[in-house]
Amino acid sequence: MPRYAQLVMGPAGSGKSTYCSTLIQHAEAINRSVQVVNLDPAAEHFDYPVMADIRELIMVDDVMEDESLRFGPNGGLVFCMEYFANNFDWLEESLGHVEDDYILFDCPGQIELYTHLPVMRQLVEQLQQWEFRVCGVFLVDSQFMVETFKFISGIMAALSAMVSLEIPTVNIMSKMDLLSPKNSSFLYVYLYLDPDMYSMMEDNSVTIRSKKFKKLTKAICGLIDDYSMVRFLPFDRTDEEGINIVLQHIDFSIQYGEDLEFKEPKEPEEEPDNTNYDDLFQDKVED
Ligand SMILES: Nc1nc2c(ncn2[C@@H]2O[C@H](COP(=O)(O)OP(=O)(O)OP(=O)(O)O)[C@@H](O)[C@H]2O)c(=O)[nH]1
Ligand SMILES: [Mg+2]
Repeated sequence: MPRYAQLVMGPAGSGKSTYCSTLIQHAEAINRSVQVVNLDPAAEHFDYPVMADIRELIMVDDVMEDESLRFGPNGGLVFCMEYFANNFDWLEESLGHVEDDYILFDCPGQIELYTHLPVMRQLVEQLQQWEFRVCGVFLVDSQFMVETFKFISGIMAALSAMVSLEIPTVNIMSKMDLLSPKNSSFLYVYLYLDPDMYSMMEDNSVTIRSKKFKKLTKAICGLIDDYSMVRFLPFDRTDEEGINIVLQHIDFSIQYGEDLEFKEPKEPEEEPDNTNYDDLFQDKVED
């Protein structure tokens, strides 16, 4: 039986831990078993029950206080993650093996983990060896998606994760509940969900002032658009239907449920043989 995992990634404060706790509540409501593993050694509070917590293995504070290491918060986190990568047996022990596991990994927000450091890729490879089908979930805060240049930066971050991890990835625009239709940025954010990069460049060319960089930005936009590389799904934690759609996209990308038992569809109620369709049609016309 395959096992399933979501690697919940994204910049600091983009809503990863909130996404995990929202999904746990949603899963409970629909009677599905989903667990969370905290992989952030600097996490201070989250409001979901954890299956495993990396802080049992190593904590950033301990690393920073260590006289021989003398790391700051970012270096400390990188050290912790490298230590984690050398001790995957801790994770194996903590995960155990339950049939049909579905686990969310709440990752740290340091963007370098998804751009050039090897730790996350090593984790993906390890999970795959343990028969996990892994989907990347990359969150970008909708509050920043109000200007083209911020949007392009967000896309580049999501792309870095896709390129470096080589797993199916679902990109999510988080905190949509904070946008109100009265807000001028509301429309912008909706345009950004499935963007037409070429027209976006034209419409917002005022914000991109440098001629030299405009050419480069245009080339990047063209590449993204031509290959339809990035799309975003809106995530509003107050909208159950929306959460379900996000979950369906992710499930589809890792083929969750394909091994579940097939249920026979209900037989449609039989129509009486003597239905006279001409009569029905006649009634409609007379109305
Ligand atoms: N209204 C609203 N607030 C949110 C949402 N998601 C996150 N927040 C708020 O944004 C802040 C950061 O959320 P977290 O879930 O801790 O973000 P994170 O990505 O886990 O942060 P780090 O682990 O520090 O990188 C908190 O104050 C949350 O309450 C959301 O969907 N709606
Ligand atoms: Mg967090």
